[in-house]
Amino acid sequence: MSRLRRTMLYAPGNNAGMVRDVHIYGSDSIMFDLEDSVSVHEKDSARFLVYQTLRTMDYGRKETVVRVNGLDTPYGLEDFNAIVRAKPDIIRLPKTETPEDVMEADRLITGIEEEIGMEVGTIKMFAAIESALGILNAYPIAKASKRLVGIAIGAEDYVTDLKTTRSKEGVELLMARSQIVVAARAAGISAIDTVFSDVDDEEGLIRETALVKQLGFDGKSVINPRQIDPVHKIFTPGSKEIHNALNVIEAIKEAEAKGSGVISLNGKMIDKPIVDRAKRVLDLAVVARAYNPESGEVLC
Ligand SMILES: CC(=O)SCCNC(=O)CCNC(=O)[C@H](O)C(C)(C)COP(=O)(O)OP(=O)(O)OC[C@H]1O[C@@H](n2cnc3c(N)ncnc32)[C@H](O)[C@@H]1OP(=O)(O)O
Ligand SMILES: O=C([O-])CC(=O)C(=O)O
Ligand SMILES: [Mg+2]
Repeated sequence: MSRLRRTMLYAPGNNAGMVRDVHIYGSDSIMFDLEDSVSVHEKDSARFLVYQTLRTMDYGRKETVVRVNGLDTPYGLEDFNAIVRAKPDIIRLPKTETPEDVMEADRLITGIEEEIGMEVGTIKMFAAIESALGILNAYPIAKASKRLVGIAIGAEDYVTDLKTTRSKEGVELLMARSQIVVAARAAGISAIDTVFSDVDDEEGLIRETALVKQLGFDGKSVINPRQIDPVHKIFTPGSKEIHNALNVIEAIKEAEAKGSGVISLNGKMIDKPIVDRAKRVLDLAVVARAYNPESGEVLC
């Protein structure tokens, strides 16, 4: 069954209040940030706060992620050394440009896991791709380690690297976003879209989220609790979509009983790829608790 990653909520690692509360807002994953939301003067205190928080809090099944600083910065190595020992589910590598960046991080994590007697491979990784070179290397990056469970686009850095800016329509991101989704699908891992930085523009967030869902993303990085519900609404199958998926499954069963792989439903052809999509809708609806397969109840 799929792991839901409709929203991955960032909290700046130096902000004690946000670090304390980030898990209460209902995002699918929480991401403690040690990188760009933390000033160079607070790198050590943020690392210590996130380390202590992960060591003392029980997040149950909520996915915990730490965005570390890159290994090409003065903070990366210390981040890995502390954070692996705090055992988050995932370490998110920022500004990944090559498969070697991923392999280097993988070797480092392996060394620490061995040192502390943790099963090698326990800590998973996400790679954020935030530059032109990274986008061109998206598939080799996505295949670079068994630890990688997803790749994400970081659009603020990406447009800076492209020497452009972000528009509300996102035309400058279209190629990069598609490349991320295609690379993630080819590697069999998650594809996560970037943050929407204008937290007061809910309409803009909804428009952008609908676009990236259509492009094939699994979810979005978010920066504010107010962004969670609108994004979840778009990434969770609704009642109409679930009923349609159930009708597709019923129709194909009928066709198969008659020895056929194709049938018409309300004038539309139903065959294997359409059935596969319907199964994915139901799979997502089950994990999102929008559909109970035992009782057949649609819960939204
Ligand atoms: C380009 C990049 O690298 S993006 C990734 C790094 N950036 C981040 O991590 C930024 C995280 N987000 C934030 O810091 C903030 O949400 C901001 C600066 C964007 C907006 O701040 P505000 O306008 O103060 O937010 P808002 O008024 O909606 O906050 C309401 C409540 O939610 C809390 N909150 C806001 N954002 C978060 C968050 N990301 N995590 C946890 N709690 C949060 C606030 O502390 C506040 O709590 P309170 O009511 O108990 O005081
Ligand atoms: O992960 C994100 O989307 C935020 C980020 O670093 C960027 O946009 O550069
Ligand atoms: Mg960035």
